[in-house]
Amino acid sequence: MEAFIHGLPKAELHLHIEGTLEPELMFDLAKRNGIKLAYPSVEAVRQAYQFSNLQDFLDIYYAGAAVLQTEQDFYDLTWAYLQKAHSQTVRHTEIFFDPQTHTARGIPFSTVINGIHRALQDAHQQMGITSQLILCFLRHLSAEEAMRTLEEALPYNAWIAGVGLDSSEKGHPPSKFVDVFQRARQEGWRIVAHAGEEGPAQYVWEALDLLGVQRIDHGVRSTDDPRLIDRLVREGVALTVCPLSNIKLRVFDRMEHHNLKTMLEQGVRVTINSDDPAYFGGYMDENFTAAQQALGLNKDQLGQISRNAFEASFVSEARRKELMFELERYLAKNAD
Ligand SMILES: Nc1ncnc2[nH]cnc12
Ligand SMILES: [Zn+2]
Repeated sequence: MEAFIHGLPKAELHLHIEGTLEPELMFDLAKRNGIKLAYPSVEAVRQAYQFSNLQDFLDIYYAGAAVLQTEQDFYDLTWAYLQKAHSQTVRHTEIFFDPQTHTARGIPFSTVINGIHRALQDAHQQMGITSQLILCFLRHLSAEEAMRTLEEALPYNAWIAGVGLDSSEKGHPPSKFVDVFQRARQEGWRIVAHAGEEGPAQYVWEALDLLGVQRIDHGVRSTDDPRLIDRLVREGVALTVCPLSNIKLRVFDRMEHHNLKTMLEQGVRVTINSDDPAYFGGYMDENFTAAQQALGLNKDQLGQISRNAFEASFVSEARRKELMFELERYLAKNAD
C-alpha cells in the first residue's frame, strides 16, 4: 500500500510554506543571516516540537519564521518543499503564505512574494509541478491589518490565486473578516478559510455564509453538526484535512479516532494534506500512509481522495483534465 500511495498522483491543497521550514534549513539560514537561535542543535529543535494545542504550535512556528530574511531565503524554503513534493508524486500544489508574519518584522511584502514566486516558476520549468499561491490573513490580528495586507498584495494580483484565513481560531470567528473577504471577492480572488479545526462547527457555517469560501481548511469539527455535513455533501464543498497535524495538535487523541473515513463514506469531498510538514512529522506520503494504516482506507478510497483534490483545486480546466487522465490511468493500472 505504501508503494501505491507513493506513486499515486496527488494534489496538495493545504500547505503553509512557513511550515515546511526543516530544522536543518532553520540553522543554515540563521547562520547565513547572523541570527542566534534559542536552541543549541537540530535535535533540540525537533525535541521542542511537542504541542498540546494549536497555540502551542503557533508560538514556535512564528518564532522559527524569524530566520527568513531575504528573497533568497524564501526561494530556498519554497524550492526545498517543491523538490520534496515532487519526489512524492505531488503533481499540483496550492501554497499558503502568511505575509503579516514577515511584514511585522520589517521584511517587505515584495521580498517574500518574489522569492516564493521565483521558486514556483523554476519548479514548473524543471519538474513540471504546477502551483497556485494563496495569501492567508492572520486571524489573531485585526480586520484593519488584514485589509492593509490585501491592499499591499494588489500589485501582485496575477501571482495570487486566492486568499485564506489562518492562525489562532478560537475567539477569532470568520465574521470578524467579512469586509476583507468581500473585497477579496470583488478583486476576483478565490476564497478559502481555516474553520472547524479547533473552533466549533458554527465557524464553518460562517466561513460558508459570510466569507463565501470555496473550500474549508480542516473542517473536521463539522461532524458535530449533521445539518452541516448534509450541506457540505449537497454543495460538494471540499475539506482540506491534515491527519498528522490533527494528531500533533491533539484535535484527535489518536489516528484511529480520526473522522476522515467517516466523512468520506458520508460523501464529503475529503482531501489529505500536510499543513506544516516540518513540524508535524511528514509530507503527503506520510499523511496518506498514517491515515490509511489507522483507518484501513482501501485503494478506491485513496483514489477518491486524490480525485477530490484535483476536482477541488484551482487549476485551469486544461491542466485539470491532464491531472485526471494521469490519475485514472494510474488507478486502472494498479487496481487489485
Ligand atoms: N494548522 C494551522 N491552523 C491555523 N493556522 C495555521 N498556520 C499554520 N498552520 C496552521
Ligand atoms: Zn493550516
